[in-house]
Amino acid sequence: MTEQTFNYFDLPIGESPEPTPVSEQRRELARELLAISEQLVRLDADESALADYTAQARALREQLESHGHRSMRDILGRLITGQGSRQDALDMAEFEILSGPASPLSPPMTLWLDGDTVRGSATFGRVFMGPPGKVHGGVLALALDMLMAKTQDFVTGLGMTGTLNIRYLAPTPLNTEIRFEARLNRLEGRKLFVEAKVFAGDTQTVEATGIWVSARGDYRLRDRFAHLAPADQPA
Ligand SMILES: CCCCCCCC/C=C\CCCCCCCC(=O)SCCNC(=O)CCNC(=O)[C@H](O)C(C)(C)COP(=O)(O)OP(=O)(O)OC[C@H]1O[C@@H](n2cnc3c(N)ncnc32)[C@H](O)[C@@H]1OP(=O)(O)O
Repeated sequence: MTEQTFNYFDLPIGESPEPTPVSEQRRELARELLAISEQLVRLDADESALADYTAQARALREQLESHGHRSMRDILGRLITGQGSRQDALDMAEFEILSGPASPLSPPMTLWLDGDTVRGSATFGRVFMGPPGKVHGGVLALALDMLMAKTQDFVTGLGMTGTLNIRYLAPTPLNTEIRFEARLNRLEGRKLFVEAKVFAGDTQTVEATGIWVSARGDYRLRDRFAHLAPADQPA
């Protein structure tokens, strides 16, 4: 059986392929590291206990440093020519801030397509705090950026965030499941217009609009999303 290969431009945004054994373990390590960060916030430990933990953390860091890193340039080179391995695709996808399951900066936040809607879910712990007991507004902006970028799964083309407008309607609580949804509004040449909402329970806490700009060429709807007729191409 030939190994499945992966193409950079066909990777779903904010989702990862099935983990390899290496990836399973990286994810577990990331979860432990985030859990450690959670413990550090206002930890009620004395100076000598903290000095001991610092020495243990330093020893772990030094062990990790002895391994080196896989080359981003080589991984991207293989993926761009459609020759990426599953591990290459995982190396690209699973360290994304907030949404990458192997990122220690991920609560984790999960992203998925539900028909014509991009959905997301995350529970933010105390490391993500802004106002007391509430999620930092900048973290929500980041979460929205990850979420809204995924509307590019509906189209051909890939680009960066051009504009992100955010209106905070109500504080968003920590340690509560937060739900996100985004929709494609319209396409206009190289620009993708997107809108999004954030909910805590039944309360909408944030609304956002954004524009993504394709790196090269106009955005086009993929065949299976042709019904999302863009304003500049009347059906
Ligand atoms: C060969 C190998 C390739 C491999 C890689 C492939 C590409 C991969 C690309 C992406 C992958 C995703 C990576 C993850 C990203 C995570 C999310 C982020 O953190 S993104 C970082 C934050 N965002 C920035 O740093 C953007 C900085 N800005 C720029 O780089 C430029 O301004 C850019 C690319 C956005 C536009 O520059 P222009 O020179 O390409 O295009 P112009 O001609 O200026 O504009 C084209 C159209 O877009 C509008 N436009 C330009 N900038 C806009 C903006 N900021 N907001 C809204 N519209 C904008 C213009 O008005 C124009 O519209 P009209 O055609 O006239 O209707």
